[in-house]
Amino acid sequence: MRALDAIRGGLVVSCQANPGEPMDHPVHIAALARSAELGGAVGLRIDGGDNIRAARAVTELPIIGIKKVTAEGRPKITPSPGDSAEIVRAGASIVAFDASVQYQPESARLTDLVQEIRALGAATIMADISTVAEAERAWAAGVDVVGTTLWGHTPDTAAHDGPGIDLAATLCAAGMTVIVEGHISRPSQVREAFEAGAWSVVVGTAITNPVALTKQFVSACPARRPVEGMA
Ligand SMILES: CC(=O)N[C@H](C=O)[C@@H](O)[C@H](O)[C@H](O)COP(=O)(O)O
Repeated sequence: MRALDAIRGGLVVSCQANPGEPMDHPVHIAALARSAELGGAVGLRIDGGDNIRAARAVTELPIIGIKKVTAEGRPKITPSPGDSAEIVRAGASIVAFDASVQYQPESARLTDLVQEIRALGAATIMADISTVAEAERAWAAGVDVVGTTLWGHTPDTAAHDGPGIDLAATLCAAGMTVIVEGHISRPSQVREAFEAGAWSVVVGTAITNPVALTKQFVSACPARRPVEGMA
C-alpha cells in the first residue's frame, strides 16, 4: 500500500528527542515508535538515519523521515539531497523537507530539490510549510503532501500559537493533500484537524517528550525546583 494511503485518517506520532535529552538515543526512539504503534498510531515521524533504522527494526509502520541540521534559531529540516538519501537508505517511507521561504528562498531551487529527492527513489515527498504561499509553491513543485509543521516557527508566522488548523482548511479547500502537524496538545484538536480536511495528523511533544510533559504538571505545583525553560 502507498505510504500516504496507509496513514490516511490516522495519527502519526513524531518520535523525536531534543539533542542532549535522555531520550536522545536510537534505543529510546525505537521504544517510543513501538509504543506509538501499540497505542494505535498509523505512522511515525523520525529524525536521522540511526533513529529511523532503529525504529524500522521494530515496526513496519510508514515512517516520515527527516534529518534536522543545526542552524541559527530553528534547525533546517532535510535541507540537502544527501540528507534525503540518508533517510531513504535508513528505511523512511516518506521524505519530509523544509519548504519555507526562510530556508528555501529560491523557487527554482525548491523545484530542483523535489526532483532530486524523487530521483533517490523516495516514493512520497512531504513539504513542511508555514504559509499558504509556501504550500502553493511546494505543491506546484510536485510534492505529494504538504504539512503545516512550520506554522508558528518561521519569521512570517512567529506570532501564531496553536495548531495551524485554519491554514490546513485553506490548503484542503484548494485541493492539496494536507497533514496537520505541530502544536497539537489535545485529542479535540486532532478531531478539529480532520474536520478541516486533514489527510492525517502528526503529534509529537504531547506524546513523546517526557521533559515537556513533566514541566506542564510541575507548573501547577506550589513548590518547584528551578528548571531551565520554566518561569
Ligand atoms: C518545527 C520543527 O522543527 N518541528 C519538528 C519536525 O519534525 C519537530 O520538532 C516537532 O516535534 C514535530 O513537528 C511535531 O510537532 P509537536 O512536537 O509540536 O507536536
